Amino acid sequence: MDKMTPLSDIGKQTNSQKIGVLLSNLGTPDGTDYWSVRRYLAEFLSDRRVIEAPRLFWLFVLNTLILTTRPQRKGEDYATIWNRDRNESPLKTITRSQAEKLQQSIRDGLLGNSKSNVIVDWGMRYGNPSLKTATERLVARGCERILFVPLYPQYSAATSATACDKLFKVLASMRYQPALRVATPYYDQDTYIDAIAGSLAGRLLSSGFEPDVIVASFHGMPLSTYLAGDPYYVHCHRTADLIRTRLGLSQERLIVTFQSRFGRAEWLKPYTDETIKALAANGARRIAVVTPGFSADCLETIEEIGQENAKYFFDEGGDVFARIDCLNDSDRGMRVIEALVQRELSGWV
Ligand SMILES: C=CC1=C(C)c2cc3[nH]c(cc4nc(cc5[nH]c(cc1n2)c(C)c5CCC(=O)O)C(CCC(=O)O)=C4C)c(C)c3C=C
Ligand SMILES: [Fe+2]
Ligand SMILES: [Fe+2]
Repeated sequence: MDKMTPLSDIGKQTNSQKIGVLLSNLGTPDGTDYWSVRRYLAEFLSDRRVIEAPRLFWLFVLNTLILTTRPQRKGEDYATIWNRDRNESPLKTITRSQAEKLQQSIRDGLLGNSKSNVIVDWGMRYGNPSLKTATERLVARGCERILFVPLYPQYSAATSATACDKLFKVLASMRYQPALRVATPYYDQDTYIDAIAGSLAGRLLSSGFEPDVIVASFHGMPLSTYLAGDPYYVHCHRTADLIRTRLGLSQERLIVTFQSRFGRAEWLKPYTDETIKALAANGARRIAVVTPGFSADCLETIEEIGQENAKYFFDEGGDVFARIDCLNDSDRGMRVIEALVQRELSGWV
């Protein structure tokens, strides 16, 4: 009896109508040094949703082969894209800005008169700021309902599902859980297709060149995940079909490829690097590369596409390589997130 909350305090626990919107992306290391990258890769690559290989075998390979060498090499890659003003990776800077801009739009009336009831925060699946910290912050600010928005347009178990797993685990430790909604993937939503098509057309117009081919490069996944029923491959192709239709492009003019292959197993094909080399070798001189599967620029877009793959293209004789920025926190990008949040909050605001 002694430990019960005094009646005068009960209102403090129960009178809130506040709603949290929790934006989430994949995550990124805290620094470019060996140990920061190692900590990040260890967490990421120990996730069974990401690596589906037999456990003991994989943990052996991870600890003996991968975590001994990859952190140094990837740390050097991260250093080439690092945001030195803030001492963080671009993925973090952009995700924070998306959250701040969304909060501002809500203050400006995006959700009608729910201006002060909706609190936006952000958290990463791996590394910092964690989903745990962000969720606890929202709850501490009185949110009894949370809309979770994994910023992956196309669903995959290795991204969307594992983000949910993590959040559910956070809630599993709470006595008084907030009610939870999870935003759907948005690979075929009009605002998203318009935004990608608009950013592509805008960039090509402003740089005044006609690419021989436009490459839509999505992050890869092991082929086995597709065969096991993961909808990611189909979602990527649906997105590309809709962009083609929106821009009146043929199948040959806008092609789909998959990047960032990891390990020796077969991944979704065609591979971005091989395709880009072959395009140049077969006479393409000007290409544009768009990365619609990434809601924010990161190592995989800025370094892998903008540096590594651009070099492959030039080495094979290509002349112009235009990497189209992700939607990021641009007006177009914010419209996509705003439309998603507006739709998913219906009935709550
Ligand atoms: C090893 C398996 C991996 C799968 C499967 C995978 C799927 C996947 N990843 C993204 C988005 C991002 N991945 C990023 C980096 C990254 N991805 C993997 C591995 C897999 N990804 C690794 C090991 C890394 C780290 C870098 C490296 O060591 O190569 C990032 C960038 C993070 C950053 O800090 O900038 C993003 C974003 C998607 C969308 C996806 C499946 C659909
Ligand atoms: Fe990845
Ligand atoms: Fe990569």
